[in-house]
Amino acid sequence: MGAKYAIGFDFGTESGRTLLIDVETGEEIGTYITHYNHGVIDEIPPTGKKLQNDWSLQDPADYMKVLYESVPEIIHQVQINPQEIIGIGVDFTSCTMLPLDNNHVPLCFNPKWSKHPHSWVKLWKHHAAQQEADEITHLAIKLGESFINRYGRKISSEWMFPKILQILRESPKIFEKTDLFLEACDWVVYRLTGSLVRSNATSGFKALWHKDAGYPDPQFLRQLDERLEHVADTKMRGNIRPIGSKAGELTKEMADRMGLPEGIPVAVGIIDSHAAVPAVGAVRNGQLVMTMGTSTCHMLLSDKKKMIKGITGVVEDGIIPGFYGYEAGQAAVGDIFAWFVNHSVPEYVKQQAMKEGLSIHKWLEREASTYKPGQSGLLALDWWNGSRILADSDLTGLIVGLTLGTKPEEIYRALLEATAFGTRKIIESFVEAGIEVDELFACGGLPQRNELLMQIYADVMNREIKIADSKQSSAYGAAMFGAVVAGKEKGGYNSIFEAADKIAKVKEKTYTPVPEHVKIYDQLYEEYKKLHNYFGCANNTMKNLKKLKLNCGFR
Ligand SMILES: Nc1ncnc2c1ncn2[C@@H]1O[C@H](COP(=O)(O)OP(=O)(O)O)[C@@H](O)[C@H]1O
Ligand SMILES: O=C(CO)[C@H](O)[C@H](O)COP(=O)(O)O
Repeated sequence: MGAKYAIGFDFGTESGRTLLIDVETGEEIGTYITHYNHGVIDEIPPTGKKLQNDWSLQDPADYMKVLYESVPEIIHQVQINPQEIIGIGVDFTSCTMLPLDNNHVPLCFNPKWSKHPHSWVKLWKHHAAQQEADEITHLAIKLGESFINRYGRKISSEWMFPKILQILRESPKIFEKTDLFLEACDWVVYRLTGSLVRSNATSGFKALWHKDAGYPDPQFLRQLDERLEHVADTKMRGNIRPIGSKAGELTKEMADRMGLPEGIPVAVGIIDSHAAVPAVGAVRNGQLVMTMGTSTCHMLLSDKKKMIKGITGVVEDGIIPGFYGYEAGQAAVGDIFAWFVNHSVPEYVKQQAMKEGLSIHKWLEREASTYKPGQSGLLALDWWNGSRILADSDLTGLIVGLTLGTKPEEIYRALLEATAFGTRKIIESFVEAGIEVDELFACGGLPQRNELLMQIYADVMNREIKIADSKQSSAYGAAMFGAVVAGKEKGGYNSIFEAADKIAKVKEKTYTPVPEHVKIYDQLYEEYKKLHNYFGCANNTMKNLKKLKLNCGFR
């Protein structure tokens, strides 16, 4: 059999990344980034009306552009025979959802509805349904609903039901005209295949669905709002299929538009950060993958089911079939470093970095690496965007130990360390709950960019850290799922386990803990925990400051 290829589509926040891989060797043959024409929409296109700050919408036409533009471009670049492409996988940000009409066409495509903001795609980071999310959390706790325990006892405003409830409350007409609310990942798969298949991953992590219990029951939904009583059977209907299975095959219409042969199998859609898990070969019990970028997502595979406070969620078969997939996270990581670089670096640092031809990050990293752990006398709390593990977005950042002699690079180092302590706290909460964490992997933009950061993580965790060997781990993982649904006879794989054994990729260089650093970081971590417990639970200064700020008219 000659070379065979698979395509992975990674639909991000600003662009879609398309990757073509050689299924047998894992070689990344071709890649293309399609920038969304409309990016993140903050005003309604036909009216130009400005949306409120916490709104984030998208245009589904941009997703189609990714499909139509990138595939012919890659095929042209690498000159392969499209007949040799045997499978397609799709990953997407989540919960990114949209309302569809009776013909499964996005409501926002209809000029009659497009001026209504609620007819557009709500991006994962649309945070305007916070009130609805809180309502769902409170009602579920009050009624003793067991589903809330799977989500660390807190429902996120990013998820499907808060978003639906917001639409219902603010635009009942759009709710009424919606035949289906669908995750964007499932809509793209539907457009590719013509099959309406929902992913068990997006349904499980973002739509409160469980493989035995289904969605929250109608009585619960009725108490939330009587118009929601039957929403699970009506507007949320659809065949929910497990990741790793085939959703359908490429239709003739789409094949023609993308320059591909008809009938290529397409995998059930997956969540973008989760797609990186098989890409690094994490397909076994106790393996934890950190996707480190602006924020960090921690994905852990386990054969044990535990309800853990402060995690984002646990879904059986939700990340890799056969395992309980746990997701936890830190709401800001790279964003904290970005804050420091953009708002707190003195002019001399900028000048010096420019003179040496370095980015400010690189300059600070170099200077910070001349310090030993503990040498700066600083300790920080990583709560610049709230704390996910304490499920409290009103908590804020903190640096202790500043003196007249403190240098910018010392603060930068304290911020890197703070995010490492935050990750250690997440790992410890898994371990304390009885879930083993045996092996750590890192992917995303940060591990490629900052060596000091990764060494600090290895030292703080006292564990070796393996680094993804692809700049496009999510697209790579999606392509692996494409190869799996193609199956062995067509040159693909029988399972994601087989694919991971053959073509998962980590760099040869790993980060290993330095024993002297570990000792000091153990001491610093004890102090971090004291600050965490005090400011997170015992002291309300952060909340009082926030209240004062709000009373003064700032958001
Ligand atoms: N050298 C660096 N060291 C630490 N952080 C960096 C460095 N370069 C960029 N960043 C931060 O990395 C983040 C972007 O990470 P990336 O993985 O590319 O993005 P995303 O999370 O959007 O996928 C930004 O918050 C940026 O401030
Ligand atoms: O909710 C998520 C995973 O459950 C992701 O954070 C969301 O999809 C956006 O991810 P990214 O910023 O890496 O594109």
